[in-house]
Amino acid sequence: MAVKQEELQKKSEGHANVPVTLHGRELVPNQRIPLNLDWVEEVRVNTSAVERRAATIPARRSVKKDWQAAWLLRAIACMDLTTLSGDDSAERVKRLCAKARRPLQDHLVKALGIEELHLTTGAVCVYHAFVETAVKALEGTNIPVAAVSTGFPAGLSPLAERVEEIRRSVEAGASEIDIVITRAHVFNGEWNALYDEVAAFKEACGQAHMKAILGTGDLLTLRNVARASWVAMMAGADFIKTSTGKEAVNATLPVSLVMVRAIRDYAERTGMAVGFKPAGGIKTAKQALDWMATMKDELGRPWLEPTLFRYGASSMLGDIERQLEHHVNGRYSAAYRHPIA
Ligand SMILES: O=C[C@H](O)COP(=O)(O)O
Repeated sequence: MAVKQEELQKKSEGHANVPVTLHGRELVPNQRIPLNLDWVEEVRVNTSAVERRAATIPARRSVKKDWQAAWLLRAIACMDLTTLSGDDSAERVKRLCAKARRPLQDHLVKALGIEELHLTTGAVCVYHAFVETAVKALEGTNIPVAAVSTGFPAGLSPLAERVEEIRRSVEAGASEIDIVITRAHVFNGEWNALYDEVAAFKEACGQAHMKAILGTGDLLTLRNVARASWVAMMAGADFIKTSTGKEAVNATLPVSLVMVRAIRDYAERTGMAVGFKPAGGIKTAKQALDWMATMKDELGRPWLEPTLFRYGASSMLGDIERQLEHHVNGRYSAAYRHPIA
């Protein structure tokens, strides 16, 4: 198939230097503000309306052809390419970093005509033990290393140890830290404790960007998801993230709708922009498009940039490559040809 290469390159380019706006108002990056318990108590979620709306997202006509290819390239740029397994090794992390540097095979980059994009993933996400390996393997690139921290995935080790773990990961070179909250603070309504915990984590991050994982599959109700989102944002989270990938239920569209609407309402109230990271169980190119459509509909174009949107995914890249291969030559390649991610 003939690819309109210049067009595709143009469609795929980001808006990295364009100011972040919502309804025409320019926003600034988030920073901690005092806990406002009225805002937390005021939160209401109409669960059946959210579920109905979420169900319409995958059913809608998706973007097609060059536009679809461009969105999938954007999905790669917004991906935290992740390995978080008990059998992780330095070799696996090095292979993952090589993939992050060059997420698409050369023949695809050439056929798509996107050499000038210098496409990479948004970050590489690993356990603390592999931060140094990843930093070294990504030398000479701008790809950040994200570390899952604070007793990931349960977050139940002593607070001082969790804070120390963040410091160690930052010292080792992680510029992004994915923290996990104490879920019991949410279902017990301990909002002050949750706020203090997230604020302490943020302080330990220093200049590193902090993504607050809510573990939404553990939070029982969508209202709890919304209230936890508000508290994490007031405590200074740069991103809010759905899941660790280890809960029984991970990223879903209803949970994501609730979180991105909390981000929108928070931005309207405070003038500050918080990013969003759905993570866990997102495996297909079609899912990537569903989430991008959600971001664009609910928050607008600025939330399709890696500065404000990331997927946490260990296995989605392979399916995106297969879809792009189909876009280029009309055939799907076998999954075994995309062994990494
Ligand atoms: O934060 C990232 C998640 O752990 C990735 O989950 P996944 O392995 O289901 O893609």
